[in-house]
Amino acid sequence: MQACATMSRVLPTVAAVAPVTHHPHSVLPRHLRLSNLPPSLTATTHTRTFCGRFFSPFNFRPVSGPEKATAGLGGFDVIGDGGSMLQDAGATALVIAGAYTLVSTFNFLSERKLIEQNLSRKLVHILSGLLFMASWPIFSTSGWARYFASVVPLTNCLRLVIHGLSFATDEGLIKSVTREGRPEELLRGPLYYVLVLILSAVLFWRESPVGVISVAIMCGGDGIADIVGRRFGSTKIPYNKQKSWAGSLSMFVLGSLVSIGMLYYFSALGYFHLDWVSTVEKVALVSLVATMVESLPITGMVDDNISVPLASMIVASLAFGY
Ligand SMILES: Nc1ccn([C@@H]2O[C@H](COP(=O)(O)OP(=O)(O)OP(=O)(O)O)[C@@H](O)[C@H]2O)c(=O)n1
Ligand SMILES: C/C(=C\CO)CCC[C@H](C)CCC[C@H](C)CCCC(C)C
Repeated sequence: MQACATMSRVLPTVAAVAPVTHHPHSVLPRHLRLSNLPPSLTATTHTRTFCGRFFSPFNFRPVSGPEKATAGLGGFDVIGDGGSMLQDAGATALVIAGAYTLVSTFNFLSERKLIEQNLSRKLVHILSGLLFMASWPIFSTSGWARYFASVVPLTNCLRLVIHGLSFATDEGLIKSVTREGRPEELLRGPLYYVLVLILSAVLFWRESPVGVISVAIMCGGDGIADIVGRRFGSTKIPYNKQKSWAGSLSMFVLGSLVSIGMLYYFSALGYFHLDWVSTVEKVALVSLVATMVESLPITGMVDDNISVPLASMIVASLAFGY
């Protein structure tokens, strides 16, 4: 307790900002449930502790003492489970509304020729996943929060399937997210995209840099490659004349920068603390491999929205020890 007292006295904010979510069916003894993260992510000795006063960036009240830290479903005591369920339900509804608003906004802009249709689609590609990830901190620290959050891409998955199979028609959606305006296009790139978001939220959530990096590279990296490549990609890649050095270079750079930016965002909110020198090196490696995979002439067999995040998840899992 002395260490905890010291920690909370010296670093009351830092000592309290590391929200954890232990898995509801954890078989670990109680005292080990306070952290889901491997030591490599808590390398710096004075940044993480699970004692002293606990706060979550968006929870309603602090709790104190390690005995409280595993109360409820999450790593923190919330105002009863009803409080976190209400918070998560509200957050889910808000983000679903945000998704609908984003797609409708870009449809409005492209319909009025205020923005070129393909650029509109790419901006939806870039912004949807990044804004979805950015919304994760408004969900509670309950063990169910990740599943509530995954309802957002799941809702859009159903929307894409319904309109992709032409059970209903949503011209705005089709124009906003398809290349040629055909409903069946919704069942490929866009559908794989939202499935990746579901996987990242459920498998990795706010606890691991792997999901954050994979979504950041799929959205920021792959998205910018198209925008830059179409405009400046005169020098084509020798083994794939459909892709260019400019597109691939922009994917590597922006994929790395957006990943680091999103990791900083979650670190600043206390979700994990990273050794930044090694993290930048690992992110660059992940982005390089993802860029190389994206440049391969395999789009006809495997969509970029599958190959890029899958390659990122594999390399990031190996690099970060997950
Ligand atoms: N490394 C890259 C990636 C893309 N592009 C340019 O962007 C266009 C579209 O890229 P592509 O990866 O095929 O688009 P998708 O990711 O498949 O997206 P969508 O199918 O939604 O267009 C390519 O034809 C090319 O002009 C490029 O020059 N270099
Ligand atoms: C054009 C796209 C992929 C093809 O490469 C992106 C499709 C986007 C989906 C139609 C909508 C996805 C919405 C997100 C799951 C949630 C975004 C929430 C945020 C607050 C805007």
